[in-house]
Amino acid sequence: MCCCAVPGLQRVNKPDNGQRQDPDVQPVRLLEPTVGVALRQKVVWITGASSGIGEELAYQLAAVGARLVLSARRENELHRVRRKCLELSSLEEKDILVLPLDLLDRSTHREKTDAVLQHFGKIDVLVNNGGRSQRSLYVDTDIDVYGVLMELNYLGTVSITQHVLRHMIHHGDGIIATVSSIAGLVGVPVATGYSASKHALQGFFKSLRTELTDYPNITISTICPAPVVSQIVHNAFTEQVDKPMSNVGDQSHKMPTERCVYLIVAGLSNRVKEMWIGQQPFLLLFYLWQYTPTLASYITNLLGRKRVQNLKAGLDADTAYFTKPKAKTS
Ligand SMILES: NC(=O)c1ccc[n+]([C@@H]2O[C@H](COP(=O)([O-])OP(=O)(O)OC[C@H]3O[C@@H](n4cnc5c(N)ncnc54)[C@H](O)[C@@H]3O)[C@@H](O)[C@H]2O)c1
Repeated sequence: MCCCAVPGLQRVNKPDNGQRQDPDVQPVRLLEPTVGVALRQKVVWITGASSGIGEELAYQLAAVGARLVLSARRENELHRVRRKCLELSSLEEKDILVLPLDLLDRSTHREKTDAVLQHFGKIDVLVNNGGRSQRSLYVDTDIDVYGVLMELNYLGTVSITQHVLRHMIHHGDGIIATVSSIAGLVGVPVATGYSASKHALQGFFKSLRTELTDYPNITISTICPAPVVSQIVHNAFTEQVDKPMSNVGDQSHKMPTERCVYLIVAGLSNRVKEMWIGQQPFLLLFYLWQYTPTLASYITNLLGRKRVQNLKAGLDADTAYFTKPKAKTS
């Protein structure tokens, strides 16, 4: 069973069909007709739309009839995603804008926002999804990696949000949704800088939500997924800013991207303020951290020790949580 939950607010639950997903084959699953109806005809700007969660979000939102702005750095990948959106929906060419964007290049964020407004005349939903993770031990990691993680995941998001929020305040309506992480709520070893950047986002948006109490129709939503199939491990930072990952393992034990995005769309449609999305045992961990932090700390340490052991054995930190890690052969 996996679910999306908001403590004390709302709960969307659906049995997991138990299927595992090949990370290279990502079939598009259309939503049930009622899920996402509230987003039909809305203008939704997705950052990080060229792969993983953002790409799948584009497909599922297109299927429910949302008009889309697709942003990431690689324009050709965005056009690929756009073509597929057009194939599986009744959207027309003018309904999907490809808008290349580098979250690190904050000087362009105002003009990018203006470009969306020029094309669609409004922005109903911003999904701050673009970001990168980290796989390295703190003691071995160049401090510049910590800088770029904050610049990208935190400041890039805060920057885009400011431009879009000014527009939403003017109209008195909108949703700013940010893909944070379980790592925004729980400490995650070998991803200390990533976890810090997601904790920063949690603190920022919690504060902003309260700052906006005079605007009840503007929803600040934070989305906290546990491990999900995507390119996130391939693209993770390591000990040095330019050193690529060399030990990416099988990702198929993680939550299927479609399932995670289905729950995100359901949450967005219902303006859910915080979504906890994960397979067990991660889903349980969210609740334990909320209600029994001492027990949660004990379990987190067990999982955390395994991550450190995996990394030191030359394995993907996420693999083999519950079995003995096999040493790398090559
Ligand atoms: N996959 C998971 O297990 C998981 C779990 C929790 C949270 N998340 C979060 O989900 C979000 C999406 O990640 P994903 O898992 O789909 O990974 P992904 O690597 O497949 O996708 C990340 C997206 O962000 C984009 N991006 C990276 N740097 C960028 C930059 N400088 N400017 C603009 N775009 C940039 C990439 O091009 C890509 O489109 C991230 O914020 C990530 O932290 C992922």
